[in-house]
Amino acid sequence: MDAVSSTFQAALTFVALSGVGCHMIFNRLEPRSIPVSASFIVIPPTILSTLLFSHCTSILAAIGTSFLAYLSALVTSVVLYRVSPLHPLASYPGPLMCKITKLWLAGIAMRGKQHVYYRDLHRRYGDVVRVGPNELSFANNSAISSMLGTKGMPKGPWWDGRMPENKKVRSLLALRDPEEHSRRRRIWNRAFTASALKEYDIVVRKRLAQLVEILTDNAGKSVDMSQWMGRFMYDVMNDIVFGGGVELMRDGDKDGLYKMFEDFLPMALLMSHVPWIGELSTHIPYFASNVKKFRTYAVNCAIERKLHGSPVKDIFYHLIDEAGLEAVPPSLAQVISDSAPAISAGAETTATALCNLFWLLLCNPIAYSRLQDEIDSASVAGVVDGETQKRLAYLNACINETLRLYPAVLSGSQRAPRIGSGGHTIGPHFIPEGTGAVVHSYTLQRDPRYFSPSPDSFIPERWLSPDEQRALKPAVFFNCTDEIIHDLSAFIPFSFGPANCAGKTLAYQELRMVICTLMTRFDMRFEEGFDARSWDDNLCDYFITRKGELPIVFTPRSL
Ligand code: HEM
Repeated sequence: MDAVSSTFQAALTFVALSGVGCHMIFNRLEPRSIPVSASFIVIPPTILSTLLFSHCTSILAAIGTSFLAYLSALVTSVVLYRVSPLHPLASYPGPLMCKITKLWLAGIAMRGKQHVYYRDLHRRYGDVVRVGPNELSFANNSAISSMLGTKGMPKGPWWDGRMPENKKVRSLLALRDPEEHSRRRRIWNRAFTASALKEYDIVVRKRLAQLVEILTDNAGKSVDMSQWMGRFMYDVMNDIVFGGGVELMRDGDKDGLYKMFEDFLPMALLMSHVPWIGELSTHIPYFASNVKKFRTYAVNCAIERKLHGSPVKDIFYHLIDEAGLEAVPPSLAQVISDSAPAISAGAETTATALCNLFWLLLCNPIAYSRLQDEIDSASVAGVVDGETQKRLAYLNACINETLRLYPAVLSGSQRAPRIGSGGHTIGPHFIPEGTGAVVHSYTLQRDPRYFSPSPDSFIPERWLSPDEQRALKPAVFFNCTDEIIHDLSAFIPFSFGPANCAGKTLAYQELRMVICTLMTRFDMRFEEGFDARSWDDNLCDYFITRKGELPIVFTPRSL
């Protein structure tokens, strides 16, 4: 080898080693800021290319060669480290591609079927699976309390990417600091006291009357329940959160609001899985424009509401502390940060649960007629009052069975050890700092260890007491030789612990009211020729579930 080529090789090796050095620095400091990360990637190979000038035909060729050597070494070093025994999650099983890059799971998630992918991974690898380079999924009930409970972990880096624009003031959903979260959650909880729920009850009844009128006008025709439930819940949540302002049922989606929201879901999920993409979106004007538009819309609603007030005590009333109960009232910026999540957390989740429930009932005629009988026998002049609804065992069983099979947040909400905590322990498993973790509700709630027999089947009767079960004809689980298991510790559709769903009571109240009203007023059937299996095929897990069409024919019943 001549002297020239050996100095060239030495220079190239130096550039490549700098790439490995860059990985080490990244690994230690984990810079999240795009400008800092970009400078680590761009500045060293640009400067080091000067070492190659004399060996290349042009400056451009030297820069290109330097970048190639630097980035190849950087990527190789990252990949080797992630699959090596040196990685802190090396002992956890999982697919090779998941260990190498989060982009793999993000790609699967964008296609909408991450819940099924996680379930298959758990079937293959067991209760704890490494689903990303620095991410674990758990599918056993013993992980719930230690991950999500009061001594559990705060929210994970997922939320940094999902809501990157709210760096200083974060929405409750995305708050990773547990002290700040519990302070804000205390205010949120005031929006769901018994007296607050009574106010919302009036709103829901009014909107339901409007929905009934629309369905009556369309009697005998096929209507897409998925669209109508979405519009209905959207109007309801706008009324409940901001005291009104949106009329999707009356005017249709003329401003493309609902479409904007639906389109925003896959991009928001990508940004959650790969937080630097979320961070990047804040620097690129047209990137993730649906996400930005939807948030801008919600921010405007909050500002309007603040300026003009509301005739009812809506959620905003409690969040902005119009009653003056807080020594230091929440800032407008804080309340604004909660506006978009308040609508999306409440509207789409409940609409999805309702659609899933009616789909499951229509696929299971015995369950449908049992529920119909129960509601009919409780109704007085076509109305079942709220207190009676709470006591209807079969109604509540149908709701819970739906939420068991299809929790509206199919893949759970991420947690991570607190920064500086040194890590967290879940049973025999150590979760190092910097690791995200979920309890995968979709897998957990269909596990035969917790719900048996037939964990994948819609059997509302499993929620009834043994006496209630025996009284049914045909009896359920009669002559069943399998052990009957109904372990509520594995039922977490509203999550668990101090950051569980703040709107759980409201959600149950809305679900009961809508089901009772629609079932007293209408008979329902699928549109002729509808392939019922397509509903499940079209459900997409974008953290919030996105649904396909649900064509149903409503026929008014005589009261
Ligand atoms: C069937 C309906 C619903 C389901 C299945 C559901 C489920 C969930 C889940 C799984 C979470 C994540 C909790 C976590 O991070 O561990 C959540 C959070 C939340 N939900 Fe719901 N939700 C529903 C309806 C509602 C409604 C009607 C509201 C009313 C505004 C609401 C408000 C919230 C809020 C504010 C949070 C954030 C809680 C926190 O971080 O402290 N949800 N929900």
